[in-house]
Amino acid sequence: MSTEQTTKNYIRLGVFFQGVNSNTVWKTPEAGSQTDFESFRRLAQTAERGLFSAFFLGEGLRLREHLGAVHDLDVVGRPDAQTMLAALAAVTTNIGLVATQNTTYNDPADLAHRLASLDLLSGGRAAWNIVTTDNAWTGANFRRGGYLDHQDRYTHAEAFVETAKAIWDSWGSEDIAATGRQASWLRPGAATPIEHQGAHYTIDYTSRLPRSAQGRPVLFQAGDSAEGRDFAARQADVIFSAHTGLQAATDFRTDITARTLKAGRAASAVKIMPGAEFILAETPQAAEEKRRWVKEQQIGPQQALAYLEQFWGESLEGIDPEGPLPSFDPKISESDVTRGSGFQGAKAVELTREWRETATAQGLNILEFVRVKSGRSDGTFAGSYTQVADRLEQFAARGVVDGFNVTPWLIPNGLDDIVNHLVPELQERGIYPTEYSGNTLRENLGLDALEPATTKRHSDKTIIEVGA
Ligand SMILES: Cc1cc2nc3c(=O)[nH]c(=O)nc-3n(C[C@H](O)[C@H](O)[C@H](O)COP(=O)(O)O)c2cc1C
Repeated sequence: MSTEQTTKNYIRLGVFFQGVNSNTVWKTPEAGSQTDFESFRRLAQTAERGLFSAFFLGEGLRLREHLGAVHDLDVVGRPDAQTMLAALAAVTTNIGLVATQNTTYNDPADLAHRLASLDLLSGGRAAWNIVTTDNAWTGANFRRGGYLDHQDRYTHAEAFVETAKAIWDSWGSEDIAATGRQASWLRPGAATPIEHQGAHYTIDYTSRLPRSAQGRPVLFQAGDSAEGRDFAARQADVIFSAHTGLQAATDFRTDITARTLKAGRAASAVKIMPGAEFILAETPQAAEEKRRWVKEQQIGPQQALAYLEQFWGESLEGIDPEGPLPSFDPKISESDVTRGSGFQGAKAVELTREWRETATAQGLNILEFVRVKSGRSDGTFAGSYTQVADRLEQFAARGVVDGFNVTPWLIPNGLDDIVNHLVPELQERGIYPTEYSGNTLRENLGLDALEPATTKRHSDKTIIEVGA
């Protein structure tokens, strides 16, 4: 086990594969299938070869919709995250397995059990990326509907996570007999019932599983509002942020540190790993050519118009993608919510007028403008291996992030050049691990070990009062 890991600002890497997305390039011969286990096996094993901390799956419970129909430009069809991660646990050894699961539509006892199962089966490599989900139409999937207002979503999430943590902490790993040769399977009085009576549900549950090798699943969080950030400061081990640029990441770290200290936790208790895209080549020129090609593949004429339609709130069929932005204002009203983009209509007119001015001033047609606009220039590391390593070294020197969640633009081979070229360069500079620190995700993220049981055990029941 390495001892140097605690003393350096490492840049750790995870790989993030979304539930639905439009960033992955599928129309190229090297692209694999998004439904085939082979793609995921290849990707996860490559990540593990590159000592990635985590293999991370996003979640989309309902296909995105656009102008009243399924948004058929998205890549969809990925099998269920937990099923996929359980299968990957069998073909990997060290890499963490992170499942995005929302609190709004799950039940705490059920989800806690499923995540604990993954954690046990993988030898302490599971994590839960906690999301609250920001749209009402996903609720139509469920018997109870159950969409909540923004504020309520986080109150609910807090009660949910406190309950899940109590469930995971209610057994010691020593509480269960490993074989049937003892008088009973369970140590008498071992499994403490968890009772929660709150605004959203009433639960009286006795956990069915002992603690895992890492105590309980690591908690990731993704959600960027003030409430989301405070929630992360109280509950998360890792934040999956959208603040990738050096300045944005610095500001985000400052903000999260203040919130974490206010929540009574050490600043180092919350790691930050923004999402990022890497487009790499041997030379700066080759990387720039590749970047252009990737952007062209990601945003073609259909994607460009669909992007604008989200803001104009109507079909732009017939408008030339190689011509100027529409000369008319959006008709979208304040109450409209474009499904899947999260964008609300209130500022559409103001915003699109600004865009029109910018595009005209810079001489950009629709296609070019949307490529620039949605190109996540902040979130893209494009350049030669050395150039990108230089940039990452700046992040490591400032200590503003603990790593990045790579969103590969090509599946399943999109990590190859990172693992083969960038990782060795970072290792040489001493800013990337040279081995896995241990067997659990908690160890491999440099997180402190948990106390044996963090929940105070009462004589007969553990009462969770958060959100009551
Ligand atoms: C980087 C990032 C990744 C996210 N990934 C998912 C996801 O995979 N599935 C999902 O339902 N929501 C996802 N969300 C959305 C959150 O669930 C949350 O609903 C949304 O950000 C609104 O909360 P907020 O107002 O606190 O940001 C993500 C959010 C962020 C910032």
